[in-house]
Amino acid sequence: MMRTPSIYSQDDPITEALKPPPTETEAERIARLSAEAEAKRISERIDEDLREERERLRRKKGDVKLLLLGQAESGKSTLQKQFQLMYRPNSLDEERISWKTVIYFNVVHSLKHILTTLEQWDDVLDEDDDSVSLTEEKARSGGLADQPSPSHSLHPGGLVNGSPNSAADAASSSNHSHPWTKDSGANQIAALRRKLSPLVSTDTQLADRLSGGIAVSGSGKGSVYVRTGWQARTIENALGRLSRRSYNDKKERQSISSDVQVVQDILILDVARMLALFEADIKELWNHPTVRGMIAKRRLKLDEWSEFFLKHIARVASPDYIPSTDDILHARIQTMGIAEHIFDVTIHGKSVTWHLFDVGGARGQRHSWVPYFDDANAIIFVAPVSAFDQYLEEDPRVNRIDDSLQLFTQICSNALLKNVHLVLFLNKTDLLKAKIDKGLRVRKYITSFGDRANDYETVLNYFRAHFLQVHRRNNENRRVLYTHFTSVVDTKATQRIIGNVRDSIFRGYLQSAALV
Ligand SMILES: Nc1nc2c(ncn2[C@@H]2O[C@H](COP(=O)(O)OP(=O)(O)OP(=O)(O)O)[C@@H](O)[C@H]2O)c(=O)[nH]1
Ligand SMILES: [Mg+2]
Repeated sequence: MMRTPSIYSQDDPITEALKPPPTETEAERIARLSAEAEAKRISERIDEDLREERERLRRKKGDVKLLLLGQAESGKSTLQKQFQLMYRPNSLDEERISWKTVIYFNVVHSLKHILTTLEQWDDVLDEDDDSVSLTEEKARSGGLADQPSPSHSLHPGGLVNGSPNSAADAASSSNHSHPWTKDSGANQIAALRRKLSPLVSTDTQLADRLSGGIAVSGSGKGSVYVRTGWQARTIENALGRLSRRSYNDKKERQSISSDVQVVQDILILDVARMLALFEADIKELWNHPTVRGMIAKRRLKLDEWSEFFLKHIARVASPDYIPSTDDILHARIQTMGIAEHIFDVTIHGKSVTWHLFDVGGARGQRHSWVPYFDDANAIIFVAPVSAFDQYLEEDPRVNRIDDSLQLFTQICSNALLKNVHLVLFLNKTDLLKAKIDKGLRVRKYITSFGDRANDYETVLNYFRAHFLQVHRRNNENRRVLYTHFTSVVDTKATQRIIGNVRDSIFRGYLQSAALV
């Protein structure tokens, strides 16, 4: 959603930031204008695609309608990208540049999160770094990342019953004979904080660029929600502001060549410049013993995408960075409402149009799913099994596995969905394995896990058993549940599974077609 130009007064900081530098040379000006023209061309092409898609929406009969459901951060949009890669690979190429904004935002936001958390702990830490004097109350009101919650067994099956204790966690994993004194460490962090502050302060502008200025309440991590079509709008948001300034001159426009590949958005150029400039500092912060220690003690919890991009910062910070497909699969942006994606899927020489509905999974978004239930043919329910030590952003008292089970219960028992082909993805198995390998104990978070062996296979099968039980208890129609262990960032494995799901949906589709 673009704002009207009038909102941008002369002293608007964004307008100010987007102004070309007064020292811009003629060559730079031509390059900028040509880039703007390219941006406009891409934006128009994406618009055209959207128009075509809307057109095709009207011819729905006989199409397959597949819903991707599951809690926030479960991997629905990532799975959608895998469908897109498989059935419309070019469309992902066209979006590639807009993902750069998302990835920059992911990096900047992660840095901000690290620095804020360090600051909060600094305020509450004892002299002795290893003794934790925080009460849970204080930790939570301090807004620390992903604080564990008191124990609640919310699911009727009573899976989740444990109260994790980050302080105990912390104490058990502390192992420090620091080669630096606390003071010098603090000074280093303070210096890094100062240096990185201009970069970190672009957080809000990047968020605004992605959302078009829409703030959604309840996005506690300060993450950004986007609606369908955001890729085009991200470019427009940059371009719209630029064009009011420079597209008025016809002569300039005519001199623009159209072969510039990269959209040169000044905010993005600015962030890119700072990332390149501060690459070493970002690495220093990321590898700093204080940060390492806080992560080991689980005082600082980073999301998987934060870790991914900070690990790859050398590549991301390079001046000519273009997101790889793997980067796009790891990028994180919350879905708002329902995003529809259309693919032509061919099987046995017959082409069928598939409509994939990628929904927003946060609690505040779930009400918008229902209108899509009555003519859905299939559902892929995505449940992240790595989330056993995490709590809902929307309600920090609720364990995320518990929430998934509750949600799955609602889906299995919903009357509108009783004939829908049902597929379950137990997702993020790679992260589950990493957590188990790191020594995280499931029992600490889920007491009903009891004395079972804390190994990957046992844990995975334990979670699967709970989902199967939910299905069995809510299965009057005796429908089949197709279950897959997945890591949807793994392209090869996921595409094989998608092929599998496609075949099973088609079998159901052909059967029901035969009945007509
Ligand atoms: N390592 C790993 N990361 C994953 C996996 N699945 C998803 N992710 C990451 O988890 C984050 C969240 O995934 P999304 O696909 O955006 O989640 P979503 O279900 O669409 O979330 P909402 O739109 O908020 O409902 C992204 O950064 C993904 O890259 C997985 O199997 N393994
Ligand atoms: Mg999503």
